[in-house]
Amino acid sequence: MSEAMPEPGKTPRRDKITVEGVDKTFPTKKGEVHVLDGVNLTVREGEFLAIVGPSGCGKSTLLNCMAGFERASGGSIQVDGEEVTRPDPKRVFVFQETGIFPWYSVWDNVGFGLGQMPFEAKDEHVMKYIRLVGLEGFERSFPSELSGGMKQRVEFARALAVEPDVLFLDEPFGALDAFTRIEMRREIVRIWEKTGKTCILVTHDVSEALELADRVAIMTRRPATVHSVLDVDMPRPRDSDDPPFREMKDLIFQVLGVERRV
Ligand SMILES: Nc1ncnc2c1ncn2[C@@H]1O[C@H](COP(=O)(O)OP(=O)(O)OP(=O)(O)O)[C@@H](O)[C@H]1O
Repeated sequence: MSEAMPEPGKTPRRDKITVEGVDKTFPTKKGEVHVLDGVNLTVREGEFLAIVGPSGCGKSTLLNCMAGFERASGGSIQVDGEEVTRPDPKRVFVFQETGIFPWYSVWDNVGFGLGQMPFEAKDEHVMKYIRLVGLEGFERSFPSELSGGMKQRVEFARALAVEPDVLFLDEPFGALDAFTRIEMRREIVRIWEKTGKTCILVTHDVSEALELADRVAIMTRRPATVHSVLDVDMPRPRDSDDPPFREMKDLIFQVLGVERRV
């Protein structure tokens, strides 16, 4: 019997990334900094996983190890059953808006990672992603002519245009004002539902994690491990005032050892 396809937006089953017993230490002038301590985590194909944890616990380090930008000091990280040893174009980072080139137009920014292609094919491809992020009509604009949210959309289009399997989102909304951040959270859910990419978000904002993710991994203080992974079984769009949302938020803060201020 063939395996049933997951419904869009529902947590699928196949494991995409497995992190097993990962340690990471950094050598510094004052000695070694032990950042990750036996981290275990599984990311499923097509899911939206958020990682939260105390400041400086090693969230970005874990993401960098999964992406292949850092080598783990011990343990194993596999993507599709293959050990991660280096970065791969199938796994891309979405940074804050600052990741885009100010001297390139929107079109050139989105097409940057595509290399040599016949112009018509490239234009069709670039425009597909410019439309996906809602920037049609701004393809000839330069970043200085765009709002913060629009620049963030360019960043998403640039990342998606290389058609990766996995998107790593490291505090991607950090540079945005509060209103734009709300708008862009809705946008990323729409884009994720449309593209079905595996998304891994690092954020220190517990509400953001609960609003976006299928599951939330909670890390401990450094040297960090994954304390627990919570299923966020609430339909989208999610309302932070709903009792189940508030309960999950309280639970995460309890795990993080922080009293929530109301
Ligand atoms: N290349 C490096 N060399 C030495 N120490 C490093 C390096 N990269 C990270 N660290 C240290 O590892 C620890 C974890 O950093 P990391 O940025 O992964 O944490 P984080 O949880 O993402 O932090 P934040 O919540 O502040 O964004 C920090 O103490 C940091 O100083």
